[in-house]
Amino acid sequence: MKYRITRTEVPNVLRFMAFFKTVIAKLATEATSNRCNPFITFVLGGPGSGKGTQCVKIAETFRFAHLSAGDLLREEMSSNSENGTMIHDIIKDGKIVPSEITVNLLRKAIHSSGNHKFLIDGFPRNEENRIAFERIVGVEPDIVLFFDCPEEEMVKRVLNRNQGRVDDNIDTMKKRLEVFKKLNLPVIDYYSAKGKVCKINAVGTVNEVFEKVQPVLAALRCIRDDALDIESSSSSSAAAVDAATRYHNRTKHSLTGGYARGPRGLDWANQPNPFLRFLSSPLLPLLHSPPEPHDDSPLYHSVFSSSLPPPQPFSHASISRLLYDSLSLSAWKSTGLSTWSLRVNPSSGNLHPTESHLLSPPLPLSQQQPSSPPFSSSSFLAHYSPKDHSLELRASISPPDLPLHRSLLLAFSSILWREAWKYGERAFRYCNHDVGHALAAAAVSAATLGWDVCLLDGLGHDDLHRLLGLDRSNPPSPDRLPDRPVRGRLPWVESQHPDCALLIFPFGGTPPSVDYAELALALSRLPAMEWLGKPNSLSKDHVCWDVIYKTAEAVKKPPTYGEGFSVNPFHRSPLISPDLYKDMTVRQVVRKRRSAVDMDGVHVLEKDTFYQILLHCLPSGELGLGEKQGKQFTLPFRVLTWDAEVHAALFVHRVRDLPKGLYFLVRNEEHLDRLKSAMRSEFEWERPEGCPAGLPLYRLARGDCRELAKQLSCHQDIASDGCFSLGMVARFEPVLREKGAWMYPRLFWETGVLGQVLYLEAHAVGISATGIGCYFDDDVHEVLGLQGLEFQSLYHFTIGSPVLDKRILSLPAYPGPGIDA
Ligand SMILES: Nc1ncnc2c1ncn2[C@@H]1O[C@H](COP(=O)(O)OP(=O)(O)OP(=O)(O)O)[C@@H](O)[C@H]1O
Ligand SMILES: O=c1ccn([C@@H]2O[C@H](COP(=O)(O)O)[C@@H](O)[C@H]2O)c(=O)[nH]1
Repeated sequence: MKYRITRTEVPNVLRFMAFFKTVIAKLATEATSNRCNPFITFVLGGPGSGKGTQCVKIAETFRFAHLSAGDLLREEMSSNSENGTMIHDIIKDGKIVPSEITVNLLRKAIHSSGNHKFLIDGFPRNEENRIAFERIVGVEPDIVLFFDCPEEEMVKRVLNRNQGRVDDNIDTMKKRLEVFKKLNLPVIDYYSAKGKVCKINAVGTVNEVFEKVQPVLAALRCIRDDALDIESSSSSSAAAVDAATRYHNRTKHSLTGGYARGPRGLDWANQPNPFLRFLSSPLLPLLHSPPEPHDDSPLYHSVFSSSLPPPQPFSHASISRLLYDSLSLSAWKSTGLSTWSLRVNPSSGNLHPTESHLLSPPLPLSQQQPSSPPFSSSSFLAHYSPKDHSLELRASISPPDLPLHRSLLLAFSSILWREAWKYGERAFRYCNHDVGHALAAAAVSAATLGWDVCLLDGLGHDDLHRLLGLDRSNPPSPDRLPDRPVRGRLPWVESQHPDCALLIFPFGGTPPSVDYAELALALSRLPAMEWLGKPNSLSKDHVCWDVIYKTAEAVKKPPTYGEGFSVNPFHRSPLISPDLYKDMTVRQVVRKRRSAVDMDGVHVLEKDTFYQILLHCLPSGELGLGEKQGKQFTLPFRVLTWDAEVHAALFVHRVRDLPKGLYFLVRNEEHLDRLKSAMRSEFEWERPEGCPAGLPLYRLARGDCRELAKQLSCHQDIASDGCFSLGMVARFEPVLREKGAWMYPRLFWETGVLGQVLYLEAHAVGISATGIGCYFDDDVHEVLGLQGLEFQSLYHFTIGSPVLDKRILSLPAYPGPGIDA
């Protein structure tokens, strides 16, 4: 359904306010009607008749989402939720859980699945269940599969099931059979009378029964409609794209359909340690850079708008600076009750999943900057420890082992568990935002040393795995992963997922030549090296959010050595006036960057400052006549190897002399026509007054959109109390289909790089920013008029004047309070 702006004679601003109100009201009341009607199959039969077994096969063959009511209840039971004990007792007694609980679990699972065809296994169990489902979910089943099985066979199967279920014993089984006959058969009769039941004789082997099921399913219209789709995903790359889009859809938050799956409440006892340490590794302490008044880092605006300082040699001192101004701690915070650290590279939720690793040439000893022998005698690979700003040696590498000359290599990996502990299934998105933040932080810091950076993206996932010596801590292969979240002592959940490697080299002159095939061959020899240090354990118990690891596996990058390594020319970012940045140095900006917790709701941003911030968000910077934004030439976007895919839909609340309303920054002008046709036809696409010539900013509609921005960002005031907030809209499915599922994390990296620019810009002009990972995905798309998956909003941000929480004490980064917080 589309929302239309009513064409009346009222002034534009009122008209738009009315439009937003209508949208909010509609979104709030509409549960399912703006989604395409799901195809619902109820799968019924006595206990042990083989419903679950057949559902797994049907789901695999015909791409249904399989929702087992029993499994959802068992999951709820073991999640320590308030209803857990009650559900346990009812299941043990073979009775039926109150309808409201089961139907709500099903409703949430339907909304978060991203599929439109559902097998609802073992539900409805009684008439009350049936009526509640039809009332709450608002649909009737399209078909009911009834697995008819003799009682003795069902008893035999259940008693042999051996899955540790509390109800797989003869006493409960007898009660369940009674409940089935008394309460479940009437539901089957009800649907038989409506002609919806397809009865299947469940006697025979699993495959024999499936032979009977298959023709029934194959004849369904929804299956015939999807047949083309199934064919197109038969190749592994198409299947990987499907896996990425399924994960993406499944982890959407929805204003009316609930939040993506995550833990209910935080398990503080198992909060992952934010500091990975390689115990017993030789340690190289790094130097701490001098703060004001001895701050020797360049002026903030100069690294974007003029050429970089002359390149420094790679040394203990310069590498110390690189890491200090990009990945080290920036402060400790304490409320008295808890103490935690902040880092220069931001992290959604301050959970810091990103780990960094440096491959460096030997760092010679000097009297002023002593280095210990393992670091000075050969090239080495080290893990960076932000807690004490030091390098932990992982392996010494003899020179011919790696064909990298005149360059450093900085690699990132993610401990997915750190984010998943708090955010559950959506965490894979957030980890990748953080990779983007770290990439941009490294690019800016390197620039202050006269160094350029570029992703070594020809390497594949497995190459990075070898580079980081991660072979001993692999997650299980996807087919051995559980098919639902599982809690327990699962040390592999702490393993690092390799993300990317960055080449760092002197700016100017000829960039180093990289022969990917030669490099990959050298990397293949590394696992045989002696690896030092044993990683500390981060939590006692874990939750395996299975879908994260399955998705991480599906979106692994294959090697693309043939494409070669090339570095884009450097372009300046347009500068309206250096005065806007008040002589801030890069170090001042990056080390003072904080995520605002609240915005004041009153500060008005000057228009020039607003335009300047957006000019620094452009990937191509200053261009000649007729050239368009798109190529990533400017700092820090140049670290990325693809053309810009991410745009920004801006909710402008308080910018002097700029009408409030919805605006759009087109960061790749090749996409402009597609964007215009994909978005609401009512949008104005007007260039705002005074907008700098090279800034592709458009006003879509005027009006006060504070309430809308707040609602869309999970009802958070911070999105409405800033001067402006934004949703980063990426070209999505076409990118995955054209290039591969491995672009899925990369789109999030790009949003992280853009987010980092927003953070730095905000601080450089004296205000603040916050990355917002919680927003209602499809409701944002609905407001913009975007349908399908061509464009998706991947990250939100708010920029404004922060309100400081005076109860929080700020402590220096070093030396810290000596705790693992
Ligand atoms: N056709 C079959 N022949 C023999 N064993 C089977 C057959 N189908 C399923 N089984 C086995 O019987 C047991 C019960 O099957 P399943 O769990 O699929 O039944 P169900 O109807 O989903 O049961 P419940 O309602 O108790 O969850 C399992 O151990 C399964 O492997
Ligand atoms: O809709 C439902 C589904 C299940 N239950 C309870 O769970 C057990 C086990 O269910 P299975 O489908 O056999 O896995 C069942 O006996 C009920 O106690 C329910 O209450 N409502």
